[in-house]
Amino acid sequence: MRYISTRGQAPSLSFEEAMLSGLARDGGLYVPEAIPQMSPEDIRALQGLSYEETAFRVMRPFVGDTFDDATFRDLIDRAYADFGHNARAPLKQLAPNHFLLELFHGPTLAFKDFAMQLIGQMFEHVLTRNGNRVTIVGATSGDTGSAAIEAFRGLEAVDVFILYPHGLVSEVQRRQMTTPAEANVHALAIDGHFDDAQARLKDMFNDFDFRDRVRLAGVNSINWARVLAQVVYYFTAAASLGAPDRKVSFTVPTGNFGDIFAGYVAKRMGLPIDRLVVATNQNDILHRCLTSGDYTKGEVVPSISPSMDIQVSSNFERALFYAYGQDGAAVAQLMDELKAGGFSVSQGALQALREDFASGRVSEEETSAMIRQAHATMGELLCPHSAIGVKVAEDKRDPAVPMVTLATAHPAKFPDAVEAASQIRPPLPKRMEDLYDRPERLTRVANDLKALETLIEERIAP
Ligand SMILES: Cc1ncc(COP(=O)(O)O)c(C=O)c1O
Ligand SMILES: N[C@@H](CCOP(=O)(O)O)C(=O)O
Repeated sequence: MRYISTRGQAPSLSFEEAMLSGLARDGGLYVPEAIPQMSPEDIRALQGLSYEETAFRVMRPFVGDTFDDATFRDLIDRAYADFGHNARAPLKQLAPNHFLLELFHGPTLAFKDFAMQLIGQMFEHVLTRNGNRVTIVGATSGDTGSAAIEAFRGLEAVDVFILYPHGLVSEVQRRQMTTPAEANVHALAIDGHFDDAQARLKDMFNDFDFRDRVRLAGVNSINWARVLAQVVYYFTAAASLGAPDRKVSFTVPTGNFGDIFAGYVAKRMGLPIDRLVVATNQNDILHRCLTSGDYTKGEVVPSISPSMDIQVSSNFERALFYAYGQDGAAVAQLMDELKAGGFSVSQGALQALREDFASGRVSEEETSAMIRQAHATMGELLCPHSAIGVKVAEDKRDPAVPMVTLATAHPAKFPDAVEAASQIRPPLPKRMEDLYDRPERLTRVANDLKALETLIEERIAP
């Protein structure tokens, strides 16, 4: 299995190389040269299996010879051992033919743990085998950062630097990033939005001298391994609802387009997915684009669903690559136009996108109302991101097709917004109930590439 860049100019890589390198050297994102297929029999055989066994069967064809089967199984088992639910990703019925996929039972209470816990295991295994060390730099609007820190804290072969927008993440998210005491963890509060943090991260990858000097690695969904691990729960959910003999739709609270792109990969592998519905908050570039074809950057407006306050959606590039018939030059041209402010998707590509994706946008008031309503009528206390998903799903779904909405975070990560909407303050789970008492450690940084690179090089363990 080889991985190629969405911009067509970087050399193809193995799974291990793609996982360790992050962004392709032409600025693009890695995707598999060909997407492995699962037959209806393969999918039917998943019914009733454990999450771990499904994960092995779904991901195995993508990893090539990076791991032998026994090692890969072992890494998967370790990754999910600490999850707080035996099913790992349990499915709950909200209404007739509407289900909630709870993705918040991992150690940091968000869906990011599904991929990050596994990537932590895979990095540790590969770096120990190769005797290398790496510098991980990540950009976060709150959840990727806490999940990455949890997965990599204390690892000998890794320094982990997380850039988060100062003042724009929830207090729980910030404390999850700033309270770990391990010396290899560095929480950096940048002046700017998530888009600024992600742009500086990509600038670091494109500064080849710096990238090679520090052995830069990425664990955002830039990294193919992140997307891959997220493909699994589409299979577990659909199989438990009757796939391959019944089609299922998914609604996904969306920002950087990594989670929903994983659903698209599942569909291309053969999972019978009817619609993949993008649910956005007021930062709605994806909804605007899928509605009109116009992908013009707007100003980020902070919301009560801060993890989705994103206007440059990194993985949309991967969707465009397929919508443009895997034409790397066309994607590179669009990304050049994006630097100048935006682009228009061609009619053909827009039609291709609409064959798989629908979308909806939810305002701040509607988000709060949905939190309230879901609690009152469905008995479910939702985080604001999940509430956006449920609202769009309820508005858009075909009652004849089972709809699965992804619950991407635990309500206790956003207690202020949840309490303001529902009058209920969700408590933190027991294992992190002293989070507010732990000392914090963070560094304020300017939104400046050179300043960031200097700080990172100074901090890296000799
Ligand atoms: C809680 C939550 N919901 C939804 C999203 C959006 O997911 P994605 O960026 O994969 O589109 C994020 C951020 O990634 C998140 O942290
Ligand atoms: N919402 C994310 C933003 C980064 O997304 P990623 O999937 O590319 O890591 C966050 O919580 O940080």
